[in-house]
Amino acid sequence: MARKKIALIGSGMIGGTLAHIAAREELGDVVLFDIAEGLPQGKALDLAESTPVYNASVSLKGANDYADIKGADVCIVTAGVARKPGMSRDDLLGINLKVMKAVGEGLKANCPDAFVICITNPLDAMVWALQQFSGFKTNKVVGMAGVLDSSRFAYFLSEKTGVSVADIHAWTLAGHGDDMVPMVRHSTVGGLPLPELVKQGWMTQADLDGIVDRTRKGGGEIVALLKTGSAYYAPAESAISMAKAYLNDQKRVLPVAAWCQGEYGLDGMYVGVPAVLGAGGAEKVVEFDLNDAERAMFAKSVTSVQGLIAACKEIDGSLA
Ligand SMILES: NC(=O)C1=CN([C@@H]2O[C@H](COP(=O)(O)OP(=O)(O)OC[C@H]3O[C@@H](n4cnc5c(N)ncnc54)[C@H](O)[C@@H]3O)[C@@H](O)[C@H]2O)C=CC1
Ligand SMILES: O=C([O-])CC(=O)C(=O)O
Repeated sequence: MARKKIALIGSGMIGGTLAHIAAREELGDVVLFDIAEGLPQGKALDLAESTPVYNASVSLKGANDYADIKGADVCIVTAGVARKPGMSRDDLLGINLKVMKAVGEGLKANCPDAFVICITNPLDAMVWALQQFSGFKTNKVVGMAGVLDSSRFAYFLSEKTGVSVADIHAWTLAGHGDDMVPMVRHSTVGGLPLPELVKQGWMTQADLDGIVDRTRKGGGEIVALLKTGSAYYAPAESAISMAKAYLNDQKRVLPVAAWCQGEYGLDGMYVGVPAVLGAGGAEKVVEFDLNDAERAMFAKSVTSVQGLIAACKEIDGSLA
């Protein structure tokens, strides 16, 4: 069987990290694409020169021409701009929407059968725009945010309880913004739902509230520390777990920005929900039972995402 082809659209901090992990894990041959000349070629060559050290039998190529991604099986999109301190993710909408248009056209012309993972922010609106511009089936286009947000949630819980991250299952729902919904009742440490941990004295309610708040603001915490851009190691690992679920038909249930039509009462939009990822892409949305408070938080976040989609439609009339 021929090797799979992984196209990385955007070769900046996340794109380069994705290429590194994809090569080390021999997910397939990697094409790094970017509009900046020399950047994808330089990263591809540097990485290719590392493959003999760990014996990875894959090729890496840098490209400025979409023709080079022809036939890609998976495309991970990080093209665009990242925020700096003082900015919100939503401030990136205007500039990154134009980028999604160019990327959508490039994907449509060159790899119409690919599974597409969008990472570019503001995530839920950009994955929507990318699906619209590419015209791909909604199950083949997903957004990466929930794996990252829930990984942050799990890490903070591990730090607090001392329990291995391997025994923590944390979930977040809704849009990738500060009003995302960490699912306290559905997340577990060693099988115990978080409210039970508080009851048993593992942590106080105030500790748990602090962890929820830190999770919501996790992206901004890294931006404030780095000062020149945003997180890239955890986002890249998160997207790779999604690509592997597709490539290996793992049927993993991962929190992703998936198309909801009916699920969670939504009428055709992308938002963060758990979904089964396998060879069919996002094969099924998993519906958590939400109580009134959770439903209200979810609705608030959905309203923010809908506002961003309306803004996209205003900027680009072809989306209306
Ligand atoms: N969904 C999520 O959870 C996360 C999303 N992000 C977002 O991911 C995006 C990428 O982040 P980084 O890799 O750190 O940024 P970066 O600035 O390091 O890389 C972006 C790359 O995109 C390229 N680019 C710009 N316009 C392009 C176009 N039209 N076609 C192809 N390439 C183009 C740039 O030349 C640059 O190399 C940002 O929008 C950031 O906000 C970042 C972290 C987490
Ligand atoms: O915060 C940002 O701008 C990048 C991002 O989405 C994250 O790290 O969650």
